[in-house]
Amino acid sequence: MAMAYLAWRLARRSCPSSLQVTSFPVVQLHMNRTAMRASQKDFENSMNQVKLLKKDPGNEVKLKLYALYKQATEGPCNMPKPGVFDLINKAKWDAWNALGSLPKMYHEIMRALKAASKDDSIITVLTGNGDYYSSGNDLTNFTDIPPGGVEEKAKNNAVLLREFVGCFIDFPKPLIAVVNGPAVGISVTLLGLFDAVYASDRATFHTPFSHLGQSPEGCSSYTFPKIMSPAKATEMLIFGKKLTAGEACAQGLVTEVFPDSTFQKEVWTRLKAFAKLPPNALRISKEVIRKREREKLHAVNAEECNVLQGRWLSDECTNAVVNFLSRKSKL
Ligand SMILES: CCCC/C=C\CC(=O)SCCNC(=O)CCNC(=O)[C@H](O)C(C)(C)COP(=O)(O)OP(=O)(O)OC[C@H]1O[C@@H](n2cnc3c(N)ncnc32)[C@H](O)[C@@H]1OP(=O)(O)O
Repeated sequence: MAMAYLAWRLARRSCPSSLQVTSFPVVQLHMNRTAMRASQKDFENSMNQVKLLKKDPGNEVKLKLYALYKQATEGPCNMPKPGVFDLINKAKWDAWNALGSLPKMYHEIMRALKAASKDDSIITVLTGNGDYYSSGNDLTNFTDIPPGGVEEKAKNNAVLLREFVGCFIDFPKPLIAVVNGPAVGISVTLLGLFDAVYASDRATFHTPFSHLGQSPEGCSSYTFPKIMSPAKATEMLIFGKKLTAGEACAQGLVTEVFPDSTFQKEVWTRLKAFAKLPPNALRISKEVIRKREREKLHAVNAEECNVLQGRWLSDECTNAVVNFLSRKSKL
């Protein structure tokens, strides 16, 4: 099947908001592994280039490169903290640990999108694994304070979010969301950048940004008012109104709703038929439809990330996240 298939995995009991990539069928798993090897190789090449520099870039730069290398190849810091007298390993550990645990899930999806944009798949599908589509950003990621402090963490997250959303803006092939259940936060806002959104009648669409002291992202401040009218977008993005699948469809965010009992069968039958269409025609038509908006979308993305960076440092946001995690308030 010529489809790239990504799953927004939601393991309800452990960490429901993890936006992990699960790749299948087997052909896609293979393609993803190949792509990951390729990006690791690129990174190693770059590291070797650094060694050839005539002037030593200094310990700070070298530590940052080390940390980025470890994060890119192994994910968040997974080593026990070295003792205070083990100065070199402690400095390396600090640099790696400072990148936090948030990037991994976003990097995995970015890697999969980048691989899918270059391989011979025809269409790309994002779906959830389990009862939910996605619970959005993992709110526990806001709780740890890295050595660089909260300001640096907010800045790094804003850079990451901008790159992440940028991958969706630039994705060249038809991108389809199969929304199998409730969707929250960034998994909803990104839908405005998809080419088709199919939803089970069990799905709901919720963007509780104000409740969390945060602000819209995923270009939704621009796409949602265009898709569903400014007034309807305001209800969702500012007042946090949760939409049913039927409402989201009536407002243009969802392409079609299916009964949950037949959802998977009906949607995948349709997607398999799409994947038989001529790939160049699909890609070129998408380009014709999307290209006028691309520059604008990148500008919107940059502004949203900039605003969010400030929000993450606000008392409103900190209190809301603490409340959610301590279960005093439930959204
Ligand atoms: C680079 C940064 C980018 C930032 C970009 C995006 C911002 C966003 O995405 S904002 C949106 C964040 N998400 C949420 O606010 C969702 C919050 N969760 C819920 O509303 C509900 O939990 C949900 C509807 C998803 C599920 O409800 P239930 O079926 O009733 O389950 P529980 O509430 O009991 O949850 C089970 C378990 O999961 C934990 N959980 C749920 N969501 C999150 C989350 N987003 N982050 C971290 N943990 C989450 C919840 O606390 C429960 O944990 P335990 O109590 O330990 O079982």
